[in-house]
Amino acid sequence: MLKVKNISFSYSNEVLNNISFTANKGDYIAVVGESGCGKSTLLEIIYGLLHIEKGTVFWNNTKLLGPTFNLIPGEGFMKYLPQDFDLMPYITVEENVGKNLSYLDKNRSKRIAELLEVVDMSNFLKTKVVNLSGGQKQRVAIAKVLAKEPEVLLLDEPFSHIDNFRKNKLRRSLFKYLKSQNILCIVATHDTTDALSFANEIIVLKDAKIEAQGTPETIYNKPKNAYVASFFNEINKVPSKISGVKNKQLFYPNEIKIVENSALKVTVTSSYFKGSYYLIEVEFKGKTLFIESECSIENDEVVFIEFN
Ligand SMILES: Nc1ncnc2c1ncn2[C@@H]1O[C@H](COP(=O)(O)OP(=O)(O)OP(=O)(O)O)[C@@H](O)[C@H]1O
Repeated sequence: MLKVKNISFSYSNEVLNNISFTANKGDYIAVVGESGCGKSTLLEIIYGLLHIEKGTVFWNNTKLLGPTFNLIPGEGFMKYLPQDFDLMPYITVEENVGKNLSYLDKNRSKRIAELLEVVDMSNFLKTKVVNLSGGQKQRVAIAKVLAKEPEVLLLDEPFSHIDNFRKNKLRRSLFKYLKSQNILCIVATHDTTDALSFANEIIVLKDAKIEAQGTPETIYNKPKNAYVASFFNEINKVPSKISGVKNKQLFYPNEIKIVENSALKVTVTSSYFKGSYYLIEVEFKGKTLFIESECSIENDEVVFIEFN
């Protein structure tokens, strides 16, 4: 079990304040929050690149000592993939992925092939990294951190360079692999799908603290506030006396319906095509609301709405 206990850290400003959570083998924790909220810093502290000013990190009851005590920063049983994935450009994909594997290991080639299959890069075995695209490099970097199977994997925006055509397949393949190997994975991400569809738990950071923590279902369905909800979608803050819905003030666009008639009249200001629906921006008593609709609506058209 990984136990992060009361971690605080500052550069010139406070970046993390009293962060605590636990995670088990095989878990997948998504750390989310606005840019600069401390996601990468948290991963760097857990990995042992940054000195812990206050608090402790334990792995199975062993206290992790950090860079002040370790000659080479970084814990051996963990692997960390930073945003600027570190690969050697002038050697091949095969050599990069095998960097941490012994040449005496009889299974070396088989292992490299297996990992390249997970990230769908089998066809690039003999290609020099310098000749790969950004997304291809990122996939090789993921294979490399998995090579010497870590117990804990820390990934910082692991799919940021991967095209949408491939991203979903890669996510499914990678997270299935990590689960099958019982690897604990902590991912810093801006991507809602990374968090909602795959994580056991989401940690939302804001102003150096944990703003919310829980299963994807809880965090999504009962967001603590507009900041948490806005990670997933546009969010409408409407008091109960207007919506008619008790004990709820935050509404996702799909929780407001356009109806034939109601007491709530709004004016359409924009329609955005979203594939399976249109996101309609409307003006209501000087405020902007976002509503889902099956079809686009002309600007300035007046429609009626109802809150679910
Ligand atoms: N080496 C550094 N020296 C000084 N300040 C730093 C350093 N690294 C990060 N910071 C600051 O610490 C804060 C947290 O940075 P961090 O990279 O952890 O945020 P993040 O949530 O990962 O952001 P992003 O989503 O943009 O990657 C930011 O305000 C950043 O400017």
